[in-house]
Amino acid sequence: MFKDAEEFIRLYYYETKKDDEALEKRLIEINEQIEKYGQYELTYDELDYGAKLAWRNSNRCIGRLFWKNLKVIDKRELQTETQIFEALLEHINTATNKGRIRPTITIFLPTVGNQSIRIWNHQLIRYAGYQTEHGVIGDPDSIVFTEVCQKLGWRGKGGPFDILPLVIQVNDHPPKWFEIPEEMILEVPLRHPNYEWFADLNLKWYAVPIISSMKLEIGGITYSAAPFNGWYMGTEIAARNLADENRYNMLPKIADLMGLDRKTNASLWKDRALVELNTAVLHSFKEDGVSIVDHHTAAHQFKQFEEKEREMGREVTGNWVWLIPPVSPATTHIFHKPYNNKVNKPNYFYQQLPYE
Ligand code: HEM
Ligand SMILES: N=C(Nc1cccc(CNC[C@@H]2CCCN2)c1)c1cccs1
Repeated sequence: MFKDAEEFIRLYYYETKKDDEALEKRLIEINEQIEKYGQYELTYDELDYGAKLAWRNSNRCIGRLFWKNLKVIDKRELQTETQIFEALLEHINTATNKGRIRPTITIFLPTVGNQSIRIWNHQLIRYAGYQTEHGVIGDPDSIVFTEVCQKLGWRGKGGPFDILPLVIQVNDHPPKWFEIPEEMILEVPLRHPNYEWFADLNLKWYAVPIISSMKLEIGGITYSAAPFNGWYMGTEIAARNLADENRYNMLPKIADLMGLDRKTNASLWKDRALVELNTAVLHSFKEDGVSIVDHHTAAHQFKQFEEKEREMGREVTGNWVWLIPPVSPATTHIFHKPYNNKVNKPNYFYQQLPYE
């Protein structure tokens, strides 16, 4: 642990231009803490910078230009499920900011010994999925977690856009579930700038993606509950969540309403429907004043990130497969160059599902 701690502290002191004397003093202090207690604690400033570095090191993320603007909320003092639930509502509120979304992370106490906190949700805000004899209602990706919530006593309305409850586990206690007050959840009803009929599909999506299933590792310390949000790139909603056959599978319906010939692939009906769905998502979010970025602008911002990192003498690491957008990938610079997928720390990682 001291090796990981020393590596992080040296990087932090170097990048924030602190003096060597303070660095050596801090390293001695941490060494003593680890000797005595088997672990050590980060100062707020170290935690803040570590969470920002973890974002900068996220190889699959196209949105890293703004890594220094992450708002870091320190909730390492909280102990109970109810306190954690309140903090999650605060996160949703401050991140949403009436549509001017603020990239934010809330960090709960780290996993030490048998002390741990887990949020069972994939994202704090997500739609339920119900397997019925007539097929799936809602988000197929949520079927398993929805059943877990039902086993815990939660009852959904059975509709296509039911917001799932927050499920919070402290140590090895049974998890507790909490309904999110609906007035806290900003959603965008989807309409198209030119196609009047698009609104009749009654599609919508939530404004703020808040990943709550990943762990944050800084200096050898693991934060297994550290939900973080940015804003959406339009393709995530329109080219995956609403388009994938094993998600909301909207392309055939949209193509039919566009009068396209679905009997032949060569009509490119899927591509035409996909572009109009992406147009509708970007148009609706912008008209409602909810932050969103199109994949061309996002790629351009990523290019600026690459340039700034090179100026700072740092190599940009990245995962090409995830960085290219799912719509028109070859129209972005990302497609035409390789990226080193080396995993540096601090970083965000997947962790074992607490259920299943
Ligand atoms: C500010 C706007 C942001 C945008 C537009 C953005 C965009 C994206 C997109 C499109 C992906 C790929 C997701 C997928 O295909 O499922 C992604 C991945 C990722 N982003 Fe960002 N991001 C933003 C902010 C952030 C922030 C604030 C963090 C953390 C502090 C972050 C950490 C990550 C991580 C860890 C992944 C990989 C997730 C995985 O492996 O499943 N991003 N980002
Ligand atoms: N815009 C975002 N999108 C995003 C980021 C990380 C992870 C995810 C969810 N990725 C998992 C899904 C499911 C399989 C492939 N994509 C979305 C952000 C979410 C939180 C901060 S930024």
